Amino acid sequence: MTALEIRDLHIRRGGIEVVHGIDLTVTAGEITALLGANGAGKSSTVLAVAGIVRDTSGSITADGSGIRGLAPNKVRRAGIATMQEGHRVFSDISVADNLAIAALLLPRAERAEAVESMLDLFPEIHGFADRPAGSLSGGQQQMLALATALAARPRVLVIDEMSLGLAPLVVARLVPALRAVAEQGVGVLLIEQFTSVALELATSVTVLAQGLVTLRAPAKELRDHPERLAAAYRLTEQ
Ligand SMILES: Nc1ncnc2c1ncn2[C@@H]1O[C@H](COP(=O)(O)OP(=O)(O)OP(=O)(O)O)[C@@H](O)[C@H]1O
Repeated sequence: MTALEIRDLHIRRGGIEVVHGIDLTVTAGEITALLGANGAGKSSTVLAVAGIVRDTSGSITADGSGIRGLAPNKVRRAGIATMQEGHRVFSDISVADNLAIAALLLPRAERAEAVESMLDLFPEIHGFADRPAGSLSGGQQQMLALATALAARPRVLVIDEMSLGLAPLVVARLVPALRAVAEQGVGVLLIEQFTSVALELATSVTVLAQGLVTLRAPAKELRDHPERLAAAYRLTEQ
């Protein structure tokens, strides 16, 4: 089932078009990777989906309803959670309270269970539920950030540069959590500049270069033929 569908999306930043009509589909229960070099248009795409950059045309639909042009809180209510680069937790309050704040989007009767289910999904933070989030290690805080993005049970989770600035060991600990999230039926869009983690996790891959899609392929094919991926990163420069 298609969870998020982008069709012919154009994005302007500061009045200049930087994304020139891209198509992208995120399927429920699968991890899709959006890859590309610096400046390819990945973050602009995330910001447009999240409703933060709104000078756009084309269509963005979540479970069939149009969300392009909606304000960020409406996008969030339509079931799209985004985890941006450098996403932070509230360090002075407890881990459980960070999750409880994120769960406020849910009906009152479902909130406590949502907090519990996130603590169960992330065993590494379970034991620290009552501690201030700021006392957790960097990796655990990243896990809490992911848990807060998931606490309101989104249908789509968009993660911008999960591995940026994180130690490889921390990334390795986030990988099984993301797999579990997808197995629960969430459509995950993983945006990465570097490819190894994304290729390991994703089912399908879309590559952007200079605001255009230059390659769409199953991740397995690109694991076997990395030269195709490298060529797609450079495509529009040739
Ligand atoms: N606020 C802005 N105003 C004008 N142009 C911008 C703005 N932000 C980004 N751009 C331009 O938009 C293009 C796409 O940038 P974007 O950040 O989406 O790429 P990216 O693929 O996410 O790269 P990175 O990995 O470096 O974040 C670039 O040419 C960039 O210079």
